[in-house]
Amino acid sequence: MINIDNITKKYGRTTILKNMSYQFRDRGITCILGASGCGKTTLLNLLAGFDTDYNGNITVCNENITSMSGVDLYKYRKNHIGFVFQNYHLINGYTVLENILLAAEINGKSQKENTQKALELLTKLGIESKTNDKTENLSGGQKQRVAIARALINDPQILLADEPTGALDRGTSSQIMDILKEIAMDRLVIVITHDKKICDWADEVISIVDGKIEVISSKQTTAKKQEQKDKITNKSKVSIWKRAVKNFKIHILRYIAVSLAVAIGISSFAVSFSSRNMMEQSIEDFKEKHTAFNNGYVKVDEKQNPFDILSGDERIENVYYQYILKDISIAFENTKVDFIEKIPMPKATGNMSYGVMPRYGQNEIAINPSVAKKLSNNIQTLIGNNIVMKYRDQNINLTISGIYDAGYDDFFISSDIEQSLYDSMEEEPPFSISYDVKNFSDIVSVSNWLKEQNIIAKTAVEQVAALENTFHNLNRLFLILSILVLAIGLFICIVLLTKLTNARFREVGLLAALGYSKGRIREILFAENILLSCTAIIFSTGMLFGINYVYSFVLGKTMMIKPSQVVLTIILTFSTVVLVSTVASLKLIKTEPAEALRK
Ligand SMILES: Nc1ncnc2c1ncn2[C@@H]1O[C@H](COP(=O)(O)OP(=O)(O)OP(=O)(O)O)[C@@H](O)[C@H]1O
Repeated sequence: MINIDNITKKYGRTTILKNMSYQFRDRGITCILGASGCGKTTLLNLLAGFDTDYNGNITVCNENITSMSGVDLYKYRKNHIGFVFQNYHLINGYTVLENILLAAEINGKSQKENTQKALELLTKLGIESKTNDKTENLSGGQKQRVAIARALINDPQILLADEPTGALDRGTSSQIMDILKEIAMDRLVIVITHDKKICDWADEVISIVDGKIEVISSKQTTAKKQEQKDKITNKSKVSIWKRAVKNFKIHILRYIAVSLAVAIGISSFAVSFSSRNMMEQSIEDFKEKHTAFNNGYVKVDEKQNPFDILSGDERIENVYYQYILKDISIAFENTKVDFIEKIPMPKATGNMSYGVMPRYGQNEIAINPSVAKKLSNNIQTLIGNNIVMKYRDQNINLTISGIYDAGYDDFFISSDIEQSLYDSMEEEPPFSISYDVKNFSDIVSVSNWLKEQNIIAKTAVEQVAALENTFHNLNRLFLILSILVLAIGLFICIVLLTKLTNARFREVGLLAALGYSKGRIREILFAENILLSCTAIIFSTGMLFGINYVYSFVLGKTMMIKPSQVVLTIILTFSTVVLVSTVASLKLIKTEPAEALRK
């Protein structure tokens, strides 16, 4: 059944098996003895197709497994091999039945058929009462019986057992060997052992000496003739998601830790977004309150008349000369206030008591308290009311937009209305120049540029600069902090995932040893990674809600996150976790079962 021909196996420069050749019998128990480290497990791994890195040829049931591709090797393991590991390799968190069905899921039979077969095997092995117990709660002997049941569930022609009694007492060892003896009636059972007593059950005893096989004893077997077995179909009934959810539950604590680490990192980023939005909102509030925030005012005299300089700069708009207006009046209901002379004044530095400065295109007027008092006893109620401004032959309707601090009778009007008043005054000497800076972010640079040219302008640049500075500093601080927290979160996530990956080597090695293909294992791991990403998103969202609650509790306002930033946060969380966990899983999938099971 198994023919090994001129096998040489090396680990690095050390040769373990040297030009080894042997023909195994078709059925019965073959015991392999040999000094520790002589290569017994190595040989078993080669026979099982767990390790493909060797010279020579191995033929099993007339098929040369040495020349098999990866896919055919998985099929070979599924169809021909049952493996019993010395340390059982049962999956903790799975019940006895689930551990056995794990091997059966890939045989294409129905769950009902497989369950029935598993129960029969458990009865035969005397542990049917443990069917629904978690395997971590079983004794060594019981675990080994479960491992044997799992190895037999697909009815393999060859059972390979690596020290199946190594961890058991004499009585339990005898029971296990009795079971193996019965199993060996119609198949080949190869047993590695250090215990010569175990050889009492053997039909053949061989030993590995200097990398070669020496036959110690060989009996004529009186075994039953091997029956023709059903070939396992290629159709697999593995439910990827069921398996992924099961594994996810088993590793739930680690996954929660990973999700928490990711959530902390991602939340810090979202807080950074929110802080940025809050600061942007503060600037908008400032602009709303200080409607003349972008206005500049330059007095014109013999020393300075920068009209052409201001008009020629792209950052500046709405540049016009201002003139002294004579004999102008405003009237509200039956009250009139006359101004013999209205001198243009800087608009941006006016402090508002109520309302806002007049806005371009809005036909508005802002007055000072002494004018307001002349118009009404209750000055606040004036805001929003209409007044009529009379200048030369014009009557202009204006709405009172605000009241600003000034110690003398004065007013400001919307700059478009103001310009229309100056229409026929071009011949007169200008008093000052008014201009607007187009963008908030250019106010400081325009002011500095004018200073460099010794042009003295009155603007709200100090307030704007203070706001911008706070904005930039806080922004930078939040960004640095969030990058730091994100980096720490990611680092913890990578460490935890790497640890989890190491813990999973044996599980993945086991699946490969049971005959699961690489593609199938990759799908299971990917499904688990998706579940992990979803958990991380749930945790991140939960944490954001928590932070939002703290914000509203401490600051009295909620976090400001735009829908696009929420979507970005979710995409970032999802892709971070999928990427990190997939990279961590890559090594797992690549590792040969023999190597993975050694970890
Ligand atoms: N993946 C590996 N990389 C390097 N060396 C290895 C590897 N696997 C096994 N070896 C070495 O190859 C030799 C044979 O190992 P093997 O496990 O086959 O021995 P064994 O006869 O089964 O030993 P024991 O009876 O102690 O289990 C040992 O020296 C071991 O350290």
